[in-house]
Amino acid sequence: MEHPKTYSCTEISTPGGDLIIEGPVAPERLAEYEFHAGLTAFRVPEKQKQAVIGIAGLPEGRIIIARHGSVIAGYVTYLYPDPMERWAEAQMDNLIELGAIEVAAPYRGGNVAKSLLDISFRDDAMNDYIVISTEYYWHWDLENTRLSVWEYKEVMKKIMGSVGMEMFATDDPEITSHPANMLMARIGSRVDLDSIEKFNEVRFKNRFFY
Ligand SMILES: CC(=O)SCCNC(=O)CCNC(=O)[C@H](O)C(C)(C)COP(=O)(O)OP(=O)(O)OC[C@H]1O[C@@H](n2cnc3c(N)ncnc32)[C@H](O)[C@@H]1OP(=O)(O)O
Repeated sequence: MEHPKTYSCTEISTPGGDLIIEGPVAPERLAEYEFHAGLTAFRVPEKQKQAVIGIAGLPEGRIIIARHGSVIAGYVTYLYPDPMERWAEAQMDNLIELGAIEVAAPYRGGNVAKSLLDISFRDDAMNDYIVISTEYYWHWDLENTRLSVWEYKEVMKKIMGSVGMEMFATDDPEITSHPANMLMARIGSRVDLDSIEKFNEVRFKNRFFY
């Protein structure tokens, strides 16, 4: 499968200042920028920057960033699921995962997350994919937001829902290990029925029990 990537950008005002929301961004450009010190949800900022550069260089990888000058204040990643996860087992070349979305605290509450998703899905090529997102509450910033897991879950549903991602049922043990965890997905308008069927099969491995 080809993975054409079409760049888009926009500018928004946030509590922390004006930001450019843009992408997909090439690895060489990402290397020139600095990761904001507040981007710590998944890894320490420098490590996450290297991971993001790696993803941008993958054929299917996409990185959309929120940038204040040369500082990356937020980002979202898309790539094939980890081979260790069940989502990779179906070996679907049109299934990609929104792996991480993060906005540094000073820029939160200014529609940055929603804008990152908006720019992502402005690329019509996204309609060729099933885009999944596995939401685990242990990645959420419960401490700083002071939200309960249930409130945070609603926020994530709202953010992901802004681009048509919906909750899908699954028997994946990591997701079912806590009721706040969830699988969300968006099935692009050009995804064929066979792929949808495969996705349905991979969501339930113990269908006998359902
Ligand atoms: C697959 C994964 O990556 S799961 C992990 C998700 N990432 C994290 O939890 C990392 C830490 N958290 C963050 O980086 C940020 O808080 C994010 C990404 C969750 C949200 O980023 P923001 O830029 O603040 O979100 P944004 O401003 O676009 O908000 C979208 C909506 O959610 C609401 N919202 C966002 N944060 C909050 C909050 N703390 N409390 C209440 N509502 C909130 C907004 O009010 C807005 O609602 P509206 O559409 O009705 O106006």
